[in-house]
Amino acid sequence: MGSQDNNAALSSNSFLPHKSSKVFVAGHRGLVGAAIVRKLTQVGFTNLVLRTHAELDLTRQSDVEAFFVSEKPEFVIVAAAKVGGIHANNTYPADFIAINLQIQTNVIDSAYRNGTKKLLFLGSSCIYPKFAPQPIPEDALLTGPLEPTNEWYAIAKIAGIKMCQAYRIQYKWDAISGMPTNLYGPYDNFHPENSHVLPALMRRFHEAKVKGAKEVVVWGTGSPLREFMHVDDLADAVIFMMEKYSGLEHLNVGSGKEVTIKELAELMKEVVGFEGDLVWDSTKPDGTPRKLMDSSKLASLGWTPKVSLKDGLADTYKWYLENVNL
Ligand SMILES: NC(=O)C1=CN([C@@H]2O[C@H](COP(=O)(O)OP(=O)(O)OC[C@H]3O[C@@H](n4cnc5c(N)ncnc54)[C@H](OP(=O)(O)O)[C@@H]3O)[C@@H](O)[C@H]2O)C=CC1
Ligand SMILES: C[C@H]1O[C@H](OP(=O)(O)OP(=O)(O)OC[C@H]2O[C@@H](n3cnc4c(=O)[nH]c(N)nc43)[C@H](O)[C@@H]2O)[C@@H](O)[C@@H](O)C1=O
Repeated sequence: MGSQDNNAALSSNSFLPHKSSKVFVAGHRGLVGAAIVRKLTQVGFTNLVLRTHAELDLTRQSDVEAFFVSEKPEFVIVAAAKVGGIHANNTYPADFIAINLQIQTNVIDSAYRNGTKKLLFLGSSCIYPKFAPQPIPEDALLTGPLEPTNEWYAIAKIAGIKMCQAYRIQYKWDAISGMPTNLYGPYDNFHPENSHVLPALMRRFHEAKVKGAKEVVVWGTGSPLREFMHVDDLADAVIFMMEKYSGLEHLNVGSGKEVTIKELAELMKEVVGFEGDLVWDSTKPDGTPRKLMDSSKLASLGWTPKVSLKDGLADTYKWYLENVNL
């Protein structure tokens, strides 16, 4: 970022010592937002401001402005977004670009205008070019064409990063961005078509086991590689970044471990206890062949993930059995 890097110009907005500060977690009932609320509560924050989608539609600019004028949160974490897996991204491109641009633009601008001290925006590893070098460093952004199945979502997320950077540069405002890898855990979306691969397979294997089915259909060829991280690790990283990071560049947040979709399916089969066969539906898209992120910048600041994929899957399946499969 060269001469535009204004890190030094920013005063540090220390986060953790101020447990009674007002913190707005946008999207607190989703996979990520719920994990951030759990973590904030666990470390002692007492003044969280939360609104459901029904209470505050973040695509509505005047409602978002009125909320910020009245609540004036000191810290904001943007975990509200239109989110989905490869099928949803491919099927609803207008929703993925429009809703995400609206939510993030409204929240970032209103937060700045109403005195928020620090804001963290969450993007996704899909911002990088389809054939980025692996592991993908932060500076691979905007160096090549995007993966077509999620370019609409990726463009919105890139705009979010750039908006945080622009407000930093022009207003010396402490807006930062984190780019998580593929996440999973409690409160994930288990929709059969619109979810991400991990919750989709958990549900499909579970239902097949219960019905005594002989086979389960898995999309694509099984060869794409994905890096998965438990959402509790992401929540820990979010709080770490709120406390320690104040820079122009977005930071990758990954587990550093990748598996093929075939390996994930085999592991899921074992965790769920399904004993039938896997059948591959190669009419479904594979998406990007590989997207392992280089998260060494965050590691160099002192953060590392803790949850292994095997433990994370077992924990999530336990949650699924207790909460979804009623
Ligand atoms: N899941 C993943 O694998 C990854 C997620 N991320 C990022 O993390 C963030 C959160 O994702 P995740 O938790 O998985 O998504 P979820 O779909 O689980 O949660 C999103 C939340 O945003 C809320 N929301 C959506 N639209 C609106 C709106 N118009 N007004 C108010 N609230 C709204 C949803 O409420 P409701 O359900 O009621 O609409 C929901 O609570 C996103 O920015 C995403 O890009 C990044 C990388 C990977
Ligand atoms: C986080 C990230 O998530 C999305 O990208 P993605 O990583 O391609 O997401 P996915 O989890 O949906 O698929 C991963 C792989 O898994 C295969 N696959 C097998 N069987 C099922 C299946 O049953 N469902 C799904 N969804 N995929 C399946 C699928 O064919 C693909 O090869 C972005 O759109 C964007 O939202 C984003 O940023």
